[in-house]
Amino acid sequence: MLEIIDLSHSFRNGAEETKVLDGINLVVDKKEVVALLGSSGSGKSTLLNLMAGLMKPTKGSIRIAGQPIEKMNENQLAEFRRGNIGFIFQSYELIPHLSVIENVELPLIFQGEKPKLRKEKAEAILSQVGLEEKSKLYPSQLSGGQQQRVSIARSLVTSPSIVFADEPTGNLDTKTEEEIIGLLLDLNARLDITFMIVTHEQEVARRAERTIVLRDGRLVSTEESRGAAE
Ligand SMILES: Nc1ncnc2c1ncn2[C@@H]1O[C@H](COP(=O)(O)OP(=O)(O)OP(=O)(O)O)[C@@H](O)[C@H]1O
Repeated sequence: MLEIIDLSHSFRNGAEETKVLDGINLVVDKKEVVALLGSSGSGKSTLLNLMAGLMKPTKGSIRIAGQPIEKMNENQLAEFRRGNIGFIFQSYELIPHLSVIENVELPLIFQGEKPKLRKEKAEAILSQVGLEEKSKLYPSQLSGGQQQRVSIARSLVTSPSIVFADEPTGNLDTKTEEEIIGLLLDLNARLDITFMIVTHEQEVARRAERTIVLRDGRLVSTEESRGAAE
């Protein structure tokens, strides 16, 4: 599903070059749930942004469904991302003047989907995240957990094969965090989607199938958690 081969990334600031990721290798199978841990500044967001095709790596390859995304030009990448990749942000990134259902329909508009089908798909995924009753409300009328559910629905409405989540529960209280993680695991089981979740929370890591840890830009350990017990 996802294969990372000898991936390195540096940021250049004037004459100074800082290596943030150094020789990362990783294989994630279809339908796996992987938690990506590491202290602040270890390179988690950088790795996630590279895997999601939001940035180009300095060196190495990132293959999603067999396709090396670093070789794609901007247009190819945009099209590939629209069809294959979902992204969930810590701060939800919903559009405030659009209703819940309009937010969820947005990626389908970019795909050129017909209005009737758009609405049907958005309604179906909103019911999967338990928000069918809230479709006409606006983001400001929802709780943080509900807003994150909308953003999860938006990331899934195009039926991506992999969803990247950057600290999806970082702004939520413990109870809501548990609900959101439960929802992601449930969606993973129901919809055959691979999830890669960046987190600071041990609880998220505990419930994922596998945790990987970044330290100073290197993948220092991978361990089986939930998967090993099954
Ligand atoms: N655009 C950039 N230009 C220069 N340096 C950057 C840039 N983005 C990130 N960095 C540096 O790369 C390193 C890794 O940052 P990154 O955001 O990937 O870490 P992180 O593990 O996600 O941290 P956090 O948990 O605090 O979000 C940091 O030292 C950061 O300062």
